[in-house]
Amino acid sequence: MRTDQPLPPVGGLRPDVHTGKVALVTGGGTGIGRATALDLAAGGASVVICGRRPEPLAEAAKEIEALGGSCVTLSADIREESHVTTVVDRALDAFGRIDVLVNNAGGQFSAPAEEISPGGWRAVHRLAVEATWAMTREVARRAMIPRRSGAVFFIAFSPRRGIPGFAHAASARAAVENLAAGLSLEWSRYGIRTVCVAPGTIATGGLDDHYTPEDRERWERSVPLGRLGRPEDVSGLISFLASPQGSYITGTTVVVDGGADAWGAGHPVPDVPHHLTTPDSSPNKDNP
Ligand SMILES: CCC/C=C/C(=O)SCCNC(=O)CCNC(=O)[C@H](O)C(C)(C)COP(=O)([O-])OP(=O)([O-])OC[C@H]1O[C@@H](n2cnc3c(N)ncnc32)[C@H](O)[C@@H]1OP(=O)([O-])[O-]
Ligand SMILES: NC(=O)C1=CN([C@@H]2O[C@H](COP(=O)(O)OP(=O)(O)OC[C@H]3O[C@@H](n4cnc5c(N)ncnc54)[C@H](OP(=O)(O)O)[C@@H]3O)[C@@H](O)[C@H]2O)C=CC1
Repeated sequence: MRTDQPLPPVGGLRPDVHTGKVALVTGGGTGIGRATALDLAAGGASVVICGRRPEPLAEAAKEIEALGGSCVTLSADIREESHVTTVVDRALDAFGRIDVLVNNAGGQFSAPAEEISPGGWRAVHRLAVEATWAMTREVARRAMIPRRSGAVFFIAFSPRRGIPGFAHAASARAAVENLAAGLSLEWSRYGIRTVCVAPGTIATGGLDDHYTPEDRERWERSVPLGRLGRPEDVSGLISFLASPQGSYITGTTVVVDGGADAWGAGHPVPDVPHHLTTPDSSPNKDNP
């Protein structure tokens, strides 16, 4: 079943729920980031979106402007610290404040753990953890701590305990989950909330481009609600969490996955050689 039919933005929130706020969404030109930028803009926020490719950013900006929203786009690779600074400069020049940061940019490749090279590991962690921290720190220091308010979102994965083929990526997302929790201990005193959102498998162009239909079917089979998620399932949650209705939520992870985390990626369990499943037949049993 294709699940990428757009939902109406904002859901049950008031249409002016984010009026006067400014939101920065990394990777806001596509998929979950684009849906989030649209949802926040539909609630009245001015939006800044960045990503490496200008074309999807321009498309998303057009959609936001068609809703009557304001959008600034920036072509930037957030793994470069100078680009992070430029993004925040431009956001502050354009709108004078940043109230909501959505650390959405991320990506990985699927590979057996033992085949992930040190460079491949580093590439994934550099984007998911280091670039996310660089952006968070820059926004907090320059825009949120001075105003004593803000909401920062991090994107993790569900299932949360590990995903076959994703050793690098799932461990990186565990780091950002912990970051959201730890920052809430330090930044609540500044009125900054830090929340991690852990989507299950969401039907986006990124998923179509980088994974096979077989991957998709396998993931779909592991979802108790019986379908993959839609970008709007995630963006609606972020819009809620960014709103006054979400103002008592911080330092935690909210899972939006159709029940996949409850089920786990481990059914059926991966193939294991027979000699490992019966202790008596272990080749090393007489010679431990
Ligand atoms: C439930 C969760 C479901 C989640 C779904 C989604 O997230 S959907 C969203 C889906 N969207 C996305 O995932 C976004 C698309 N993904 C990406 O853009 C990349 O995966 C990236 C994030 C690593 C980009 O990093 P980059 O531009 O820096 O990449 P680079 O080319 O410069 O290579 C750097 C290192 O990585 C290595 N390497 C690369 N590919 C493979 C491979 N297939 N195999 C093995 N290794 C690979 C490469 O060899 C090199 O290591 P070396 O040789 O130096 O040891
Ligand atoms: N789809 C899914 O099932 C799930 C996705 N996620 C995560 O949610 C986020 C969004 O995923 P999704 O919408 O599916 O996929 P996309 O591939 O569409 O989104 C990734 C976005 O990040 C941007 N991006 C990637 N690298 C950089 C970089 N170095 N600097 C700036 N921007 C960058 C991309 O733009 P550009 O390439 O132009 O730079 C793109 O807009 C990702 O972090 C993903 O890992 C989490 C759980 C499940």
